[in-house]
Amino acid sequence: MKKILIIDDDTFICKILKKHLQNNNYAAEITYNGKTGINLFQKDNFDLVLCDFRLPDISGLEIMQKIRSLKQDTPVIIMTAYADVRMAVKLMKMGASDYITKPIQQEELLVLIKKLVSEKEPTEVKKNDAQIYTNGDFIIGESPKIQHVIRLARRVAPTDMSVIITGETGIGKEYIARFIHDNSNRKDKPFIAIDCGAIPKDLANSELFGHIKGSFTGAIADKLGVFQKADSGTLFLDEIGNLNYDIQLKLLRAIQERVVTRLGDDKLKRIDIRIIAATNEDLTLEARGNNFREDLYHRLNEFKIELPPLRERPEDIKVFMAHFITMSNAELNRNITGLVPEAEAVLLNYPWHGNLRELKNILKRAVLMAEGEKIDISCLPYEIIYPESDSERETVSVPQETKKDSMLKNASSEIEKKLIIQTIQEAGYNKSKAAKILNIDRKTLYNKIKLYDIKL
Ligand SMILES: Nc1ncnc2c1ncn2[C@@H]1O[C@H](COP(=O)(O)OP(=O)(O)OP(=O)(O)O)[C@@H](O)[C@H]1O
Repeated sequence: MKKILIIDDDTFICKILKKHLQNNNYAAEITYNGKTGINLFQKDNFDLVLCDFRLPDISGLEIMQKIRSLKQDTPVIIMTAYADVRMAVKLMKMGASDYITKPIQQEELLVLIKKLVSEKEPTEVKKNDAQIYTNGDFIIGESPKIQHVIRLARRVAPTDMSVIITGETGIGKEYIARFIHDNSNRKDKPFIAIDCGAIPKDLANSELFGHIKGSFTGAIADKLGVFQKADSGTLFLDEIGNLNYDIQLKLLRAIQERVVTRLGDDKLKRIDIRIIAATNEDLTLEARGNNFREDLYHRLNEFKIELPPLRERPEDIKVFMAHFITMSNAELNRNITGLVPEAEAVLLNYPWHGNLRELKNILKRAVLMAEGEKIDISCLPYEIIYPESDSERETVSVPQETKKDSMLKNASSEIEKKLIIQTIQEAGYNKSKAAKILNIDRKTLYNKIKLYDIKL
């Protein structure tokens, strides 16, 4: 039975909603203030949170952000008075799943809950007669390389082995980590992802292991670290190579001894978590260069999964193109049916150094720009149509004797070139319009296009 947490200071509304949800086969729990709501959410597994926008202690926004940081994919519906609808829409942009205005129409609420909870329901994908459980928008490509990755991920999923996932940026390391979690015995427990590259160095200790109030300036309240938040579930440490040496040691101890201590606390807390780490660096090299602890590397590397770059598996580019167009259609309320053959050829030949993330962004932009039913070349940015070659991507080394003034000249020409390309694209490839925006005459624009060898 799906479980719903209701947070509202209006006791009457809470009771009515609880009864109504129970009558419709949902379990519901109520609380009248935000802090208790967050505590309950941390302790129990809720499938959805229904939260009032104005609460006496903390705002609906803070609650939503907290819930997002604890469990990214639990839907949150904001309940709001009609006058606050603009704010509710803003909250949706910031991560709320939906909003509903008061007085609440119970049937409307039920439809919304059903939609959000079933969207979250694991989708069963039949492949090779075996069942694979995936959450949300996860798809599997068709290339033999990705099929091999999925086979490895399924094999390791039900064990408690630590896994290292390697691969270029945007290739789907976090998605594979989530896939492993969803196919493990811990699937109903938290999956917590943390980007080690994004934590400021001086906060890493507290983010990972937590702290108690007053343990350092700025520690105004007790805080749980991700190790405790992920207790009994899976902790995904992204960009693991970015942790400093001292934290690496503490991490190693936590994994080996299965206990953590919060900053400023001397009590040991038992934890039961599975670690999945990801990196786009070669950690063996980092370990050799003493940048990464070798003992930690071996502890994490009980099982390794390497995700091959997208450009090495063209079959998958096709699958993901269709998938991202469908997703963008839904998101942007459009009805694009595909790509014209020339545009498809461009995407199949592009090197995709930003991998799936880059492909998704380009297609979302193209779906938005498309004027007809299909995406054509004019919907694609210049740099995708004319990609830099790999040798151009290498940093150009400036000879010692190069004078600073010519460097400056080159730099400003480069900026001018980029600005012209961007403006022409934004003007829908209409050069007269682009010249007007740039405040130059058409002839000057044509001269510059020639000078910079801009191909459009
Ligand atoms: N299997 C998949 N199915 C659907 N979409 C995917 C899949 N894998 C990746 N994506 C898309 O690509 C994006 C990037 O994936 P993800 O964040 O997992 O990459 P990453 O390798 O962890 O990136 P980084 O190196 O920057 O941390 C996701 O936001 C998602 O949109």
